[in-house]
Amino acid sequence: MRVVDINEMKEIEKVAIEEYGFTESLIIENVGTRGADFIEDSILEELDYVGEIVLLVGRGNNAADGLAISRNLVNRGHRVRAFILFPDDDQSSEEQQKQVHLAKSYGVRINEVKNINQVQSYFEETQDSYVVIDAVLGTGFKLPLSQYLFELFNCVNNSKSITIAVDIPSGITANIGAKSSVAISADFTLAIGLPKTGHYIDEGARHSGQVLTLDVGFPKALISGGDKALLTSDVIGHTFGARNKFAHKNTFGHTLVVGGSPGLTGACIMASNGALKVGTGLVTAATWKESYYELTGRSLPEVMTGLIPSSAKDKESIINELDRYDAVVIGPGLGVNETSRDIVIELLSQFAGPVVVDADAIKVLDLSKDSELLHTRKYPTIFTPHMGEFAKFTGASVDEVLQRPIDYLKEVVDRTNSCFIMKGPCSFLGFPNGNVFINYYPNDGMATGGSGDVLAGILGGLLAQNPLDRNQSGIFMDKTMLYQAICLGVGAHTVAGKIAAKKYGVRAMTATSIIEHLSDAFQELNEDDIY
Ligand SMILES: NC(=O)C1=CN([C@@H]2O[C@H](COP(=O)(O)OP(=O)(O)OC[C@H]3O[C@@H](n4cnc5c(N)ncnc54)[C@H](O)[C@@H]3O)[C@@H](O)[C@H]2O)[C@@H](O)CC1
Ligand SMILES: Nc1ncnc2c1ncn2[C@@H]1O[C@H](COP(=O)(O)OP(=O)(O)O)[C@@H](O)[C@H]1O
Ligand SMILES: [K+]
Repeated sequence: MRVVDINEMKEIEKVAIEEYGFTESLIIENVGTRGADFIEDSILEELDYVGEIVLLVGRGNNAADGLAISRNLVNRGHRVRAFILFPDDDQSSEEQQKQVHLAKSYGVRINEVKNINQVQSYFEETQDSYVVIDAVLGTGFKLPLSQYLFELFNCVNNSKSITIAVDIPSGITANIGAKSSVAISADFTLAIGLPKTGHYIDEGARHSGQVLTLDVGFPKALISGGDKALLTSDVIGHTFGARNKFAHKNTFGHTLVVGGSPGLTGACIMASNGALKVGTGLVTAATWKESYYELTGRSLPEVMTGLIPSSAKDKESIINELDRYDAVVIGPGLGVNETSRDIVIELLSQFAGPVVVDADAIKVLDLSKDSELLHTRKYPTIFTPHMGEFAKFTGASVDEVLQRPIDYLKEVVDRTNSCFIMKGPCSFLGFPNGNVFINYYPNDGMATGGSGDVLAGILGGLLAQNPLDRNQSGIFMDKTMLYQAICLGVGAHTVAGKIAAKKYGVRAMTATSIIEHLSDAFQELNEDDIY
């Protein structure tokens, strides 16, 4: 599913109207019927008792959409009370005014709000659980918020209602998901036509609840394509890594995981185990001399072990035999110091294959210093930073990155010609072909030490299983295959986390339980509609 910013949405609307002859009224009419279908089938059906549905009406087309939905709900036998929040001003859009008129004729009860107390006392007096439709502000919202709306939104948020936002929760900006003092906290958001970037960023993600997209009839040619999409099963696809029953272990590649300083060998082990459980033929974990026995004492017997040289110049160890490996993961528990930096640079320069750069390996690099090395590297480089690591790498602050994650992501991908997975409750995947995928599956069970190490291992394991002949075609010269492997890795990690949370609960699940459920995740990924 494509995701758009406001300019892209406006462009789609403009072309639909000017070139296809679609009209604004048709859009609103479709929002009305589709929105009412959804609210009736998915929300009202589940409730034991449906009292009066409350509609909060602003001035623009977002309000027009909400009114059209309400009119359809009344037509199906439900009761709706609309609070017109700005009854006396002349700023209401033409469509809003038309829809107020229509709603009135269809039997929506209209309350013109002169004073916020009117709404507050209504909410206080209504003891039933009720449904609120938020059609105050949509994509036309501009910061800041008035005191009047501040009080209104607090009143809604403090009630026990089920809140459905039309297009975007009021008070959230549609591009970057920013809010001012307060925004409507929705349980569901009905995205009109396509989801907006603001649904998945920062406060926008926290306030949108479950985002459902209403098909309002825009021509398919206009709503497909674009450079941003949700990571869903159709994107992940099932083509990557087709297996061959007659294969031998070398067919499925050899992953080298480099990391694990004293006290942090677990990170290296979890990454190695992650690589092992995605079908890699062989996995080697390499660590420093000082942590070697700690590592061997804790790793699985299937994992081979090796040594990181004590300096990049010392060619005695893994650096000397990089040809044996098909993919490298570097960073989990590696330690942040000059020697680590030397090793990371050496590996990136010497290894002729895909490298997953994670955790401490990201921390020892620096965009301004290292972009040239990264940009000229001939083989795929995949960075897996969380927000803090991403910000440090770029020299920006976490707050700056949080506010414009997609812009930052695209810029860094461009400057390094590398793939980036900016990790968090919502992860953003950026590829050098300009595409961005949004992996939106909040699961607080994943916020546990080691879950990132597991992801790095999964990616390294999948990237080693290169179906192309390395000598003939060059590793992953077919970039589509590379991007598919990364999407599959992120998808499998997310689904395994979802299953682990179901089995153990979000408190008791650990990073190891993500690895344990990779097998179920791959099975689920072969079915449709996983997300
Ligand atoms: N052509 C259409 O009918 C379409 C309608 N859509 C709907 O229309 C919405 C966008 O419509 P509009 O552009 O009219 O924008 P809005 O419905 O968001 O409203 C803009 C109005 O709100 C006021 N406003 C902005 N910031 C405010 C603030 N801080 N405090 C108080 N008032 C404020 C503005 O002065 C303006 O009058 C979308 O969110 C969606 O719901 C779109 O989804 C797609 C196409
Ligand atoms: N609330 C959350 N919802 C969904 N996924 C999450 C959440 N918190 C963390 N994750 C995922 O868990 C992983 C954490 O990685 P990272 O921060 O590197 O942890 P660690 O360093 O402990 O391994 C990432 O893949 C991230 O997307
Ligand atoms: K809204």
